[in-house]
Amino acid sequence: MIEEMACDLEAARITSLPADSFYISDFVSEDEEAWLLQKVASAPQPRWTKLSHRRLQTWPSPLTKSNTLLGSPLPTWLVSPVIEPRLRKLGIFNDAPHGAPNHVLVNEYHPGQGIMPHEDGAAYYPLVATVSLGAPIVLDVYTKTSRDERDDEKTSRDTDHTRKPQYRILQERRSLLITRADLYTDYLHGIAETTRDDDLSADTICNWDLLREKKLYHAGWYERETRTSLTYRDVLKVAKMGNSLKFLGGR
Ligand SMILES: O=C(O)CCC(=O)C(=O)O
Ligand SMILES: [Fe+2]
Repeated sequence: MIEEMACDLEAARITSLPADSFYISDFVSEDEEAWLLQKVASAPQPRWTKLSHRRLQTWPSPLTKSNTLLGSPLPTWLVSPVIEPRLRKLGIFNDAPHGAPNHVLVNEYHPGQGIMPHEDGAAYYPLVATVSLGAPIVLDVYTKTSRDERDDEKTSRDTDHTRKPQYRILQERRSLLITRADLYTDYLHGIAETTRDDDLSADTICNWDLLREKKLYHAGWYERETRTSLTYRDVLKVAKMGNSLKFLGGR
């Protein structure tokens, strides 16, 4: 499936969004989705960081305080088939410093959970590839305000309830969403804490034309179910193994 699409990233461009974003509705198969979800579920319990509105796994490890990745490889289940061969064939990480993702955040949202508007910040090359599993979810994109600029890289807690997204992206299960460049650096993104996503239509969802299962959304809404995301990034600063000992040892 993806192998043919690889050559044709342009066909996947979300043209109504600022540069750049791409949406591929059929990126992993149903079997791969089930297998990936089983891998996430079988990670040892301490792998999970429990946050108030979602839970999170960080692979291969959390970054240090100075945003450095201690250079251990990703587990193979996060590499194959997503990075190798699919993301490689798309070529999207070619210009990133390490030529491939070296870090994955796994997010799990139950109905009613979400993530406040935020930006992913300077620890990463400005490119995120997100694989969605289990259920659809809407990602909201917000224009940065001058206040957000001042609070650089912090969540804008005070405004998130009143604030309206400028764009909405529907991420179907088994899809890939790529956001990079201006869309990464000049906008915030978040997921509403709701039990249903509504007001869904060609007018309100910017990737409507690229959806695989439009008919599921014809009523204009769906009930949230548990949705898991694998967010692939390239951490800019990577410590060599020898130096890692220094990081792990004294402060
Ligand atoms: O789950 C998602 O699609 C978004 C997650 C996110 O924004 C993040 O982990 O920084
Ligand atoms: Fe994010």
